[in-house]
Amino acid sequence: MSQKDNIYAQKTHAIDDFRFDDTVADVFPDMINRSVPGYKTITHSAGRIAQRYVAQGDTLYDIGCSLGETSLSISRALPNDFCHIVAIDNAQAMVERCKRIVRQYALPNPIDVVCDDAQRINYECSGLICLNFTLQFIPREQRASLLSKLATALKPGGALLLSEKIRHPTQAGNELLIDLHHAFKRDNGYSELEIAQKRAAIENVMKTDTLDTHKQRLLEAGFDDVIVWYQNYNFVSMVAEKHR
Ligand SMILES: C[S@@+](CC[C@H](N)C(=O)[O-])C[C@H]1O[C@@H](n2cnc3c(N)ncnc32)[C@H](O)[C@@H]1O
Ligand SMILES: O=C(O)C(=O)C[C@]1(C(=O)O)C=C[C@@H](O)C=C1
Repeated sequence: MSQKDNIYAQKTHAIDDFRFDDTVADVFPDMINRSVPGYKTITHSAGRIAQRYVAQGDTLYDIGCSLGETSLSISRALPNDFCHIVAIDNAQAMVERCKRIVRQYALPNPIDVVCDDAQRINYECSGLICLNFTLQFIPREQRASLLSKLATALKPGGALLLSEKIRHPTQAGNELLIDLHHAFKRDNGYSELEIAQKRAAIENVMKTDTLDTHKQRLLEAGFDDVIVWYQNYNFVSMVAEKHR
């Protein structure tokens, strides 16, 4: 059962950089549902998207799986014994809990939970790879090489599901999206102090790119088409297809 996220409720003088530690992992479902507009729609749709791109016998990857929400959705959306899902996260706190969660269910398709860095995995030939709000935490200078590695691992006809918080290229437009997102957080019970302190905590560790930067980088990495299938304020989800 997820606890309520009140990590930033008390005034703190020196805000530490945000980390996916035990404190965050304990409240993660509550935090992400109250912080990311459309999170449930996106994780649910991951299953629908998998139905389109995954073939029998495929290995799928869920990179930055946290507590496994995306992997669980995909496992349940596909026929029994159809595919094998590898869920990867480099935060021990997430991996421990994710393994426990996955063990609770009799799943139609198995999920292996692995504690490792996205950059260190030898990706096997795959039909679908998910980066659901993970690329934004990977240093900017490493993003292109990871995406090239993933494009190489995907089969022709396969796809990458990439969800990200984005930055709008104009200052006024960006402020509009940020204000709307903060109103969403306020409506979900976060105080001004919580919103401000969380913003300060993620500032140095979560670097957002514009949608154009994402599209350009995906095309340069070897993807053939980038389809934005969902946007809610500054949160976007794309399917990047590999055709050849
Ligand atoms: C916002 S959460 C992702 C949420 C999750 N995909 C979901 O759908 O519920 C970002 C996750 O990425 C993981 N992460 C960040 N950098 C990583 C890396 N280099 N390799 C693997 N996992 C990483 C974090 O530990 C964290 O659990
Ligand atoms: O932008 C914010 O305020 C967020 O809280 C976003 C975000 C994310 O996009 O991953 C950041 C960290 C947490 O994992 C949950 C949500």
